[in-house]
Amino acid sequence: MMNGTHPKLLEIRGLRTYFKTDEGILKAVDGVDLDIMPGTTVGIIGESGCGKSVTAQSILRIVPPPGFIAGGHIWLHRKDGASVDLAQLDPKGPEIRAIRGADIAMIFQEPMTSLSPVHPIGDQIMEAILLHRTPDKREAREIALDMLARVEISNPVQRFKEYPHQLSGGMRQRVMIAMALSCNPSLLIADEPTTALDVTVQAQVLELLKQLQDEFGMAIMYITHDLGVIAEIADQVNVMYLGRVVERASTRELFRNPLHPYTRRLLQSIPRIQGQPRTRLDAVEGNVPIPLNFPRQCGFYSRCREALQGRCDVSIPALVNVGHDHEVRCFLYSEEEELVP
Ligand SMILES: Nc1ncnc2c1ncn2[C@@H]1O[C@H](COP(=O)(O)OP(=O)(O)OP(=O)(O)O)[C@@H](O)[C@H]1O
Repeated sequence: MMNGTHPKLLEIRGLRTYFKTDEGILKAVDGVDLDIMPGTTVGIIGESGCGKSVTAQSILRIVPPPGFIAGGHIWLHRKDGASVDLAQLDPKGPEIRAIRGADIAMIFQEPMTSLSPVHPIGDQIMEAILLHRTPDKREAREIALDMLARVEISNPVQRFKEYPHQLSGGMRQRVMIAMALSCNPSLLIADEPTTALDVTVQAQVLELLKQLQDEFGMAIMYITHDLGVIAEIADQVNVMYLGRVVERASTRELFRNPLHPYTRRLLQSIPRIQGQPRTRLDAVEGNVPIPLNFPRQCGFYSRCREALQGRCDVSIPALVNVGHDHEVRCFLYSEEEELVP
């Protein structure tokens, strides 16, 4: 599917997002390249602290202070053919405000991040529609009711008047999805939206997202630490570690042929016993280091069982295509080094 004149929807190049701290510069995202094609689902996976959320926040320019974009580009190729570098926009300016919610919407683990407890849910969905889609209140109400029905909320007219606390967790997620999709965005960023839900409701919400994607045609950037969820929903997976993408492939290829030692350990951490809850990714022993005054070496070196002394501890591997549209950042597969500025 083509998106206007450009085949890509989002094109991230060399993104660096840093936080100024008392101890120095924390490099949360340190050179991420990522493409999202229209209508596809791109998964981002990695343990807590790998930079998944900060990547998403960078796209929408909602990185909290003292965070800032230190370098790189985030090209959004819009439906009208115009391209805009989100990294260059004023985070408080009118351009990014017009893009948030309209071109790019985001859903979170906790629906109350985007829902207000003091307003009926119908009014909240309507507000987004009035802001981005139509000034006509009657039409906005119709769209809001239609969206509630599409996310399979029964009796939308009654629910319209209810407050978030009157709904179950799964229902609140559906309302947040309705709100996010009410302006027909070309990209939906989903940051762990099903993590807090029980397994059955989680499966229903994933099913709903897939169904809505077929209907609305939006691309989805799905952030999670749950490999089972990624297998379920993503076309392509990006494995992140310490602010960088360390492996990228189609979901099928990644699960069949994981190459990076980190990815292989993540895959081993899924229990094989049916019916048991999936473990979190912290099943890989050790922790993600804090990217503060980090030495020039592979980020995974300290936890890697296959590290090459004198190689992985003194230089950073580049992300290299090793065939089958499969990229990996590891000296076990390529000698190529990352040329860090
Ligand atoms: N507001 C902030 N101030 C300072 N450092 C931050 C801030 N937000 C994130 N970081 C740091 O940036 C790095 C990346 O964090 P990020 O939240 O993107 O990780 P993540 O992979 O999304 O993890 P999680 O699954 O826990 O959200 C971490 O080292 C984290 O401590």
